[in-house]
Amino acid sequence: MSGTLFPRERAVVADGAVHVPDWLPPERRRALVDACRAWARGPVPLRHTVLPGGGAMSVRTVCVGWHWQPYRYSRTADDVNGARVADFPGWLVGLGREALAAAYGDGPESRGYTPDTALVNFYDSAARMGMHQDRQERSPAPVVSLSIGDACVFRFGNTANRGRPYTDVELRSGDLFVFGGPSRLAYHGVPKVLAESGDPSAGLPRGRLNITLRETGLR
Ligand SMILES: O=C(O)CCC(=O)C(=O)O
Ligand SMILES: [Fe+2]
Repeated sequence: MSGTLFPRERAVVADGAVHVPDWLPPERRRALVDACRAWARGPVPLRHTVLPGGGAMSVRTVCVGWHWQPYRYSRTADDVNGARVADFPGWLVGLGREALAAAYGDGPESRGYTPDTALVNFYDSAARMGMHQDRQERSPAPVVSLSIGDACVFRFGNTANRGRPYTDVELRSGDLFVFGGPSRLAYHGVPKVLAESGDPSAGLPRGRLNITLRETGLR
């Protein structure tokens, strides 16, 4: 997906939901891929999260800072191997603040943003994520989402239900998407990964990596 005829522009998809194409330069993509590989090696491995109904998600996930399992956060990965998850690094707080400033402008909200959990999702070309809300956080702070590798269709909906109205946005390698404010609890999902559209220069020849940063509001 490197050949773009026209530069893609920052877009406000809904009130509080902003898409910033190509936000991460290639060297920062590579550094994030390296960090994600290290997190996937442990202390908790990438796993297909099992939902309460018994089905496993097609995406594989590893968490940093706080572990998410349906539908709560804990310090230990009780549904995987019981280990305490990796600490949330200071540089990732900085990246989150930069991301908010890029999406909303520099101000008190971006400077005070203190994400304390990251969900690292890896999608192969068949993986999907159903429409859901990110709602286990007690903090109303925005969610910062970074995408690397294969492009996907990201469906950004409304706060009332999983259906229409929604907007389909193509997220490509290096793109930033932030949702906060009136969009913080909007339903969203990934109906499709665009196979082999990836970014070998990021060290991810196939598949899609998505990292969401959140403030849990927990301590
Ligand atoms: O992969 C994405 O772009 C979205 C991930 C997501 O919504 C989540 O982890 O809650
Ligand atoms: Fe989500």
